Amino acid sequence: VLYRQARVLEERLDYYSQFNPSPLSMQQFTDFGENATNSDSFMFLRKELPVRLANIMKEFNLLPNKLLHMPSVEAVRDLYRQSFLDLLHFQDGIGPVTTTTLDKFTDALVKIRNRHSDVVMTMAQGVMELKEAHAINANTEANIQYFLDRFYMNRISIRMLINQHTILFGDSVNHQNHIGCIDPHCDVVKVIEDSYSNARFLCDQYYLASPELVLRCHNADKTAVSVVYVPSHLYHMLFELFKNAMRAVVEHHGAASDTFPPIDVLLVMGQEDLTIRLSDQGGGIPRSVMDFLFNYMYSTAPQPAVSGLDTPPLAGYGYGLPLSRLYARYFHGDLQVTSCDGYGTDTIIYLKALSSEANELLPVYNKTCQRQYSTPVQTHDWSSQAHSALFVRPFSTS
Ligand SMILES: O=S(=O)(c1ccc(O)cc1O)N1Cc2ccccc2C1
Repeated sequence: VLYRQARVLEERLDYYSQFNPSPLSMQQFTDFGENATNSDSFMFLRKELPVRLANIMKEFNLLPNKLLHMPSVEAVRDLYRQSFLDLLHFQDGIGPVTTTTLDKFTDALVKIRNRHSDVVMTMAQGVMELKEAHAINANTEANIQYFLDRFYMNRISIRMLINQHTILFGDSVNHQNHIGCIDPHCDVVKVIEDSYSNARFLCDQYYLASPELVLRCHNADKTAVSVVYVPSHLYHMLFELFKNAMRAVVEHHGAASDTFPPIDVLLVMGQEDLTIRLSDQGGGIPRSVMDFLFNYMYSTAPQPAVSGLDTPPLAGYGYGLPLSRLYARYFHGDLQVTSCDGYGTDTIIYLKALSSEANELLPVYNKTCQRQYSTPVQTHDWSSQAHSALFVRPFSTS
């Protein structure tokens, strides 16, 4: 039976991976949320979810074998196979779609969401297993960086579709005047203040001190800054950036200092971009270390056995910045970091000001991506004296 199931799985993977994922616009998410029926959503998701799963499952096969066969990576691939098989029970041709079918589908989505809840950590463990088992060359490192950005973006998008369906048509709690997990009038100042105060609470708990927040807003039409967005995504990004900035300021000035320079936040509603800039005076970092901030290989710090009292709450397995950047990029925004070594760091979140421009950004399994895995990293076409980057293993915050 297992052999037959494996054959069916491979054949279905080939079938669904032929289709490109269909990126939804914020407009479609909100229109769908307001007008679609449970059955409409079912008819869309029973095809789109297997397509998105199959696209990334096929890309796993392009990974370097040494990563592919790490125990944690094998475990994640098994989760994806199981969830893909679960969804095959609902594909076209199963006969009439009854309310029972719809209820079973929603239950299956909840089961899949729970099954995959620890995948980010498990993949990070896979990277750690690889680092401990093999020497990693530049090509492998580039392929891991490329894959994990696409893998985590694919996961963000699948969880977004599942959350919309379960909130709109399942038992998940629904915020009044939200459409699924989207707030059509997301109050950006409120999310900035909430994420700051929660990061500050952690900072006070650990360092017994924390920097103040100075918030300035610019909006041409003088109204409050609001945007059609997923508040939990914006909160996730801001919470991460505030934790980094607070840790930098307190550690740079010494926890015993009775005053700290504040974290300055500038919020601007432009014509095209909604910009949130955090500026800290935490001493900054040199350009030679900057790239490590978003690097999965170097941000994977060996996890202390148990994060107890001695583990700074702001330090984790270190994927906070790369994941936050993916959340920003998911709806065609971005997250950038600019530092002045010896002074401090600016981190900028760019969101689309117009919901008509906020579309999903999805990885696609195609010839271009396959070439990416076989093309060696850029060989140098500029010459210079060798220079030694101060090999400071950068801080890893959660
Ligand atoms: O690299 S950083 O400039 C830095 C990086 C990201 C960010 O969001 C804010 C930052 O400030 N910075 C993090 C950190 C931690 C402990 C001690 C000193 C520093 C300096």
